[in-house]
Amino acid sequence: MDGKAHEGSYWLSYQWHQLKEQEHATPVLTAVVVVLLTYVLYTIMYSTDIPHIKGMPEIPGAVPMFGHLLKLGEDHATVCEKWWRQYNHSVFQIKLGNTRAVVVNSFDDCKKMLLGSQNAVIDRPKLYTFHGVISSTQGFTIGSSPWDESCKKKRKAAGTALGRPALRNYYPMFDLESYCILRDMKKEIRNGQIEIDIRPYIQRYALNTTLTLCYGIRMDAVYDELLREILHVGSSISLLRSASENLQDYIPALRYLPNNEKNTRSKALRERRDTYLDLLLNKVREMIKNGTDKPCISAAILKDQETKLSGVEVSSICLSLVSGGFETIPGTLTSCIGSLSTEKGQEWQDRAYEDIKRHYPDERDAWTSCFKEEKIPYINAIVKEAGRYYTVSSMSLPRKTVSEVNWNGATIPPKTMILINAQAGNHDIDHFGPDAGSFNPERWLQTLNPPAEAESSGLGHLSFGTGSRACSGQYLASRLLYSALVRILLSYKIVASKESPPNTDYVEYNQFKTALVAIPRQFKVKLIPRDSAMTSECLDLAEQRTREHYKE
Ligand code: HEM
Repeated sequence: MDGKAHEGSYWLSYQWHQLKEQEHATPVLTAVVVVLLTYVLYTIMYSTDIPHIKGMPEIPGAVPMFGHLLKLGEDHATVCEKWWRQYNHSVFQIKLGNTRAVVVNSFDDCKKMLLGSQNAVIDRPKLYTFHGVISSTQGFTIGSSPWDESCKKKRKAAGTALGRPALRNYYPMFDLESYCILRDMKKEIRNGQIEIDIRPYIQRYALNTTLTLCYGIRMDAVYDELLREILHVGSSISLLRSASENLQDYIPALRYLPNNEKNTRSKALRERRDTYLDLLLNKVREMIKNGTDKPCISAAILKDQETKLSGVEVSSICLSLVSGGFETIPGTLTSCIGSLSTEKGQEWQDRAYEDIKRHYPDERDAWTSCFKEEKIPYINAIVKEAGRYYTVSSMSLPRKTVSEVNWNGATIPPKTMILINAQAGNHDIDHFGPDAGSFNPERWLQTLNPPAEAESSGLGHLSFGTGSRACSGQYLASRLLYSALVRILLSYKIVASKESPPNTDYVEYNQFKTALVAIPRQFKVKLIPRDSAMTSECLDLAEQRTREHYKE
């Protein structure tokens, strides 16, 4: 054989070997690709951040990718309340897309989880849309901040500004803001002839209170442009915070869909919110420069060079206070007035009126005491029942475990989402009795004649949460509800409109089930003056007091 022929045969044998090797390699490669694809697909479809928690019941019927999200629909609190009774487990696990969550329903279990394990459930989960997109500029609100050093400082600052001892600093503000509700209602009702929607007055009441606390700024007109912008943007953001509205938080694949409408909307709202928050803070800076600033949280921090809080933390505190109250207070108070305006409610109003008169025979004293002390049992009972029955934050604010929680033998691992179904716990017949599903202020009274409050056994209801991350604004909230109720009930008999009556069902009163905080359906009431001359005198006196205080 010559050399060329030898070379040729070698080359042929080499190619032959290569082909044989490729033949072997192809199935291996294919197998690897298949395994990888299966893994990715399985991860997308079934895996969760936390594996199945052994020993804790799981609701059947989870589907790939969505878990229980589709079954939960728009109204998570009501569906979970039904699952609790259907499967006879008050605490169970579910899958929100790729997130495993433990849902707690009965009153006793909610209390046990929030108080008994308060150190373990001190954290809050981070959510893609709210934390990643909306909050990227002004920082997280306290209620959505994970538990860290910064959150601790912010919670402490808010606690000081909103704690019981601080309330005395706000008396003139309570006086002014509740006076404005009555002043403007009186103008609009034309001596009881015209039926009105009371919510806008209460929205201004709540928002002006927190704006004054944070920035020393208020708006006098109910339909002020900036006031309505803050309310509108805040409500739209609250809609973007619930699980039912935000599938992309739990199904990451959805984030990468082209033309992500959720992200576009979130960014637009973030910009609108940044605009008014910057405007408010710049106004305070300007007032400080001109020496005209009013005592408020942001001025105190801006002036104090020694402060340990950063700019973002100051914005976050103000944002928390503004967003903490502007929907919760109107949601609770408006719905409560709806219940009081019904036929049955007329009796409660009359007894409340009698009780106010019993404590303050002179109406003018009731007007000047209602923002300083909460000592009328019947009004306290109405405030508590309004908070319980209309659980405006039905699923509370989500918590996250920082350490293991042993729950009846099952171990809930760290980093698990805990959902407190406050609506279910607040209507638990095993705790509140067979009429838990009815609005009845008198459940909080030990005797009716005269009204005396029942002994408190600690936590009354779940609407403010409890334990390590309980609502920082609950004392302020109660005082606001109390003062407004005293003044309104003293001045008017409230009667539901026949054409536009309130919906007083504890689920159906809310027109947006997907929002983090309930927005009551619109309704109207007739306000029939009790003693017009006395109301006018109290209004005049309140106007004089506030003019003197604010030196107008
Ligand atoms: C009727 C009125 C209100 C209701 C029903 C309400 C409800 C709640 C709930 C359910 C929580 C979560 C509690 C938990 O996780 O255990 C919370 C937290 C919070 N609330 Fe309220 N709230 C109200 C009024 C206010 C007001 C007026 C403010 C401030 C001016 C406020 C500020 C806060 C803050 C700062 C937190 C976060 C606490 C934390 O995470 O450490 N709230 N609120």
